[in-house]
Amino acid sequence: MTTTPVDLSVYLVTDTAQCTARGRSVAETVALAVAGGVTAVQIREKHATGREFLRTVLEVADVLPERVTLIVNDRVDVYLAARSAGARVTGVHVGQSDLPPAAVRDMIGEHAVLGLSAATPDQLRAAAEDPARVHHVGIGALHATRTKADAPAPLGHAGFARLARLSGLPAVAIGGVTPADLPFLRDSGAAGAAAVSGICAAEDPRASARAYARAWFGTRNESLA
Ligand SMILES: Cc1ncc(COP(=O)(O)OP(=O)(O)O)c(N)n1
Ligand SMILES: Cc1nc(C(=O)O)sc1CCOP(=O)(O)O
Ligand SMILES: [Mg+2]
Repeated sequence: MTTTPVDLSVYLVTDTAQCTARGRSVAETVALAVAGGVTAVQIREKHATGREFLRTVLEVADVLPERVTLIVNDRVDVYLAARSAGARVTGVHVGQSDLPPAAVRDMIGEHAVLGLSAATPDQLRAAAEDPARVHHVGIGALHATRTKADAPAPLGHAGFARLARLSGLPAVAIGGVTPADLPFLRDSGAAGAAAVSGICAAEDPRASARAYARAWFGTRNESLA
């Protein structure tokens, strides 16, 4: 089991092209988003070389406070290289077409966080029963998204709630998620809400992250008021 506390409530998944289009690096975007209240960050690089991917993970790890979870998308080798370089990286997120959870668990060890995408009842059941000890599932797409061309069909609120109820694991919603979705997601038992364009493509990532954090936590967290 992981020894690190993991708070997935307000989960930023990065996109280099969207950050660059706003004139910011991924690390600059993440630093602003963390100041706004994100609790978890996943580095997702679909076009970078391994070297570029690793550099981004190390840059982000440098600006992250310890309380914020850092996850690497897809690339177990990049996760391992970042750990070897001394970076505080929490785990890996893989999907149904990536390496199977058991292979990932063998490589990342028993303490790392392992997230898995699941979009059907069968996939959720398999995730919960997997001896690789999947830590949480990413369920999507909540709504249509332009960020991921091959995202599963939109579930809508009712579809997400049905799958989240079936899931024996903490569930994070992803795909077209805006702050307006968060009260519903929280009330339907989600462990968190993940956003890419809502933060990376925002004019002000800090203000945008704050809007997500306020929508999730309300104003009971005074630092968000
Ligand atoms: C939190 C979270 N949920 C789902 C995904 C999608 O993962 P995957 O299906 O492997 O697709 P890619 O992100 O690799 O394109 C995710 N990344 N994060
Ligand atoms: C990375 C990813 N996974 C999805 C899934 O449904 O599994 S949707 C998605 C992209 C979400 O981007 P945005 O917040 O900009 O809509
Ligand atoms: Mg993947």
